[in-house]
Amino acid sequence: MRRSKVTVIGAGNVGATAAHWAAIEGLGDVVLLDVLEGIPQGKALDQSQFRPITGISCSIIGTNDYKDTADSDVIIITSGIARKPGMSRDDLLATNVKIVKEVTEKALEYSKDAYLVVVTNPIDAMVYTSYKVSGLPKNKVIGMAGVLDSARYRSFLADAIGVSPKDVNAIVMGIHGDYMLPLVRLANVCGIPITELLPKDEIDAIVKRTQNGGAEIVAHLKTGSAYYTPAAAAVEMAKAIIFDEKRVLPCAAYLEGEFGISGYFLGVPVVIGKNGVEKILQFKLTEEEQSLLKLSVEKVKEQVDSVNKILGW
Ligand SMILES: NC(=O)c1ccc[n+]([C@@H]2O[C@H](COP(=O)([O-])OP(=O)(O)OC[C@H]3O[C@@H](n4cnc5c(N)ncnc54)[C@H](O)[C@@H]3O)[C@@H](O)[C@H]2O)c1
Ligand SMILES: O=C(O)C[C@H](O)C(=O)O
Repeated sequence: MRRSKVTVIGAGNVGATAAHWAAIEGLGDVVLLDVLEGIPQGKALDQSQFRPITGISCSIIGTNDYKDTADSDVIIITSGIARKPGMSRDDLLATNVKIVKEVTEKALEYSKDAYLVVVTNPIDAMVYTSYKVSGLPKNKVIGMAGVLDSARYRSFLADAIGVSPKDVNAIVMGIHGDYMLPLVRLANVCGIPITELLPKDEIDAIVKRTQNGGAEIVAHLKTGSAYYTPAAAAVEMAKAIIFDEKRVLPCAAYLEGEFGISGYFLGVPVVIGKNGVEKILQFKLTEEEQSLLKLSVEKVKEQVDSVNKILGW
C-alpha cells in the first residue's frame, strides 16, 4: 500500500493554498511545483512544518523538477497568469494556453495515469487544452469552476436568508464567465425553494453578484484574483477522486451529447469518484435555461477556436 500523491502545479496564490488544503484534508503526499526557483521549496518547507501542530503525517515538498511529481494520482494545474482589474478571463488565454500545454506535457511524462483537475483561466478552454494535449480519456480531465461559483451562490443566498450555508443547495452551470447560469428554479434551503424565502429582486441581485463574483474580488485585491475558495474547490474535487466519494459536484466536463452539447467542456453536475467523471447527471432544463446554456456554449466555442488557432490544431 502506498499513500496517494497529489501534485499541484503553480505555487502561486491558488496553488500554494491548494497544497496546504490538500495536506490538511489528508489527501496524501503533496508536491508543489513551479518554474520559479525557491518559491515552491520555501512554501512547501513552511507548510511541512505545520505537520506536528496539525497531526499530519504526509510529506509536502516543493520542486522545479517534474521527476519529483512521478506517479501522482491527481495533478491540480494552477500555473498561469491571473487577471487584474479591467481584465476579463479571456484576456489570459493567449498566455495561459502555452503554459497549460507545457505543464500538461511535462507532468504526463511522469504520471501517465493521473487525473487532471485544471484551474487555470479561462477554465473552459484550458481544460480543453489539457484534455487534447494529454490524450487522456474524458473522465480523467476535469475543470474546476462550478464548485467555486456554486459556493459563491450558496454563500450569498445563505447570508440573505439568514441560514447556514451548509443548508443551501444550489448549482451554477455553464461557462465560468459572465454567461454562467446560477439556477434559481432548483436552489433551495433544506428542500424549500428560495423563491418562497426571498423576493424576486433580491434573487436577481444575487444571481448577478454570483456571475460577477470573481471580478468583485479582483476589484478589491487589485493585484490578482481569488484563491482561498478556488483552492478549496479544487481540493474538494481531488478528494472526491482519491476517496471515491461519488460526490455530485458541478464541474467542467467534456460533453458528448449531454444537455444537447458536444465537443466542449462546460459546467454540469458530475458524479465524481475513483474514476473521475463517473457520470454526468442530466435533467430537463426549461426553455429559458436551455437558451442561456446555449449562450455559454457559444462563448466557449469562441475560446476553443482561439486555442485551436494559437496551437495550430
Ligand atoms: N477556475 C477557477 O475558478 C479559478 C479560480 C481562481 C483562479 N483561477 C486561475 O488560476 C490561475 C492561477 O491563479 P493564481 O492566483 O494562483 O496566480 P499566481 O500568479 O499567484 O500563481 C501562478 C503561478 O504559476 C506559475 N507558473 C507560471 N508559468 C508556469 C509554468 N510554465 N510552469 C509552472 N508554473 C508556472 C507562476 O510562477 C506562479 O507562481 C490563474 O489563471 C487564475 O485566473 C481560476
Ligand atoms: O475572477 C478570476 O479571474 C479568478 C476566478 O476565475 C474567480 O472566479 O475567482
